[in-house]
Amino acid sequence: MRIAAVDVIVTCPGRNYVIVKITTDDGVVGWGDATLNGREQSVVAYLREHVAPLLVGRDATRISDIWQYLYRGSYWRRGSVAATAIGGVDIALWDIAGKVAGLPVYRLLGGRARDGVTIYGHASGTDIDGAVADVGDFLARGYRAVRVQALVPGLTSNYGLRHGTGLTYEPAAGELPDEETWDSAAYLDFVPGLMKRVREEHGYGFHLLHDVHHRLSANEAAQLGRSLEPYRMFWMEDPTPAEDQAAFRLIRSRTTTPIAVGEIFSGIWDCQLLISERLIDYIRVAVPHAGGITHTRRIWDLADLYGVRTGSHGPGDVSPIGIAAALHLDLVAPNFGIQEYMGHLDPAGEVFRAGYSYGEGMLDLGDAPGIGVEVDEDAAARYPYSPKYLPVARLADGSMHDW
Ligand SMILES: O=C(O)[C@@H](O)[C@H](O)[C@H](O)CO
Ligand SMILES: [Mg+2]
Repeated sequence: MRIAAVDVIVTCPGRNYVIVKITTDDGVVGWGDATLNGREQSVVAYLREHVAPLLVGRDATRISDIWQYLYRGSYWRRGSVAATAIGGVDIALWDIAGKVAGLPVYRLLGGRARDGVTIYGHASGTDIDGAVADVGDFLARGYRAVRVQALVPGLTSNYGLRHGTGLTYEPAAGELPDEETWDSAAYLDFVPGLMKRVREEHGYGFHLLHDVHHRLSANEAAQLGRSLEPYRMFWMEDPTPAEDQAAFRLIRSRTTTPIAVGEIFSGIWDCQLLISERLIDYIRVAVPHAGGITHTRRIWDLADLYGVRTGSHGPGDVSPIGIAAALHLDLVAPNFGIQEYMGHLDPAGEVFRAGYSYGEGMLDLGDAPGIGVEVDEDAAARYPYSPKYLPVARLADGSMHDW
């Protein structure tokens, strides 16, 4: 079974997605997700110009070799653009493998280790009362885990505020990046009171999460972790810019609040120290951005060795194909922790026919062979690429800060 064609589709049903379509010489089609929010077209060029010509004619069953060929063979290793391009190809090849076998990918990976995948949703508010009420809405829908973010007093907007009333939202909205302001001191003063109110109103019978979005110094993160200890957080996410893995030694030594990191990592080397020194509790790599199923599985296996569990990144900028790829691994992994899920904007449902379903705070996959998500190419063509960027953040004096 040889690869006959590698095509790349870019579509914007509310936000941009990069879809890899691999067709074999006997007509089997596999779909992969190679979406990199705000840098989509660089992955498209990487795939079209440099990857597709290398793959045509290769044996589509040699998934592991193709991964190594694209990673080692490029000479220039690492980086999100390359990892996402390889990830998209890898997911598509697993889709083909499942379709040929007539089995869902999780059966090829060893079969179910659990009945379903526990997810967390994104609650938020423009003040504490609104955020507390929103957490209640998620609990009423059956969610067993909820992330909560709220507008920090004194700021006009900040990361993680959902617009509208649906479960989802898209923060990459501007044709150029919106500029937001940030104030770490105001944030550190505010967040403990938010979590206190959430626990007072809703109790401790669910998992409570919070995303710091890479904004604090290591010492500030330690302060935050300590101040949140009474509220028994499931995790505090991305407390500092995580290029500096060693900074987590300081955070870890000063707080017992669990730590989750890794949504912008592109491979195992980005988290080798974090995992092997047990500096984190959850590894958050996204399957498409960490080289696909083949490589994410290796990261998760390393994590299992050190008692680190999984918390796969699942925002709206991971397409339903990428979410489904994560769900296959989630069902199988011995060290599964939780899966992020914030759904997708309605038009995405016209492009992606996803086979996973929601019930009582969990997602589950059916028995569809392969990854279990099909793409309607006519619908995709109705939503052409449209430039969209995540915001950026500056301090009051105009300095750039992490968004
Ligand atoms: O944990 C999350 O879902 C976020 O950090 C988003 O992935 C990020 O803001 C890009 O949309
Ligand atoms: Mg995050």
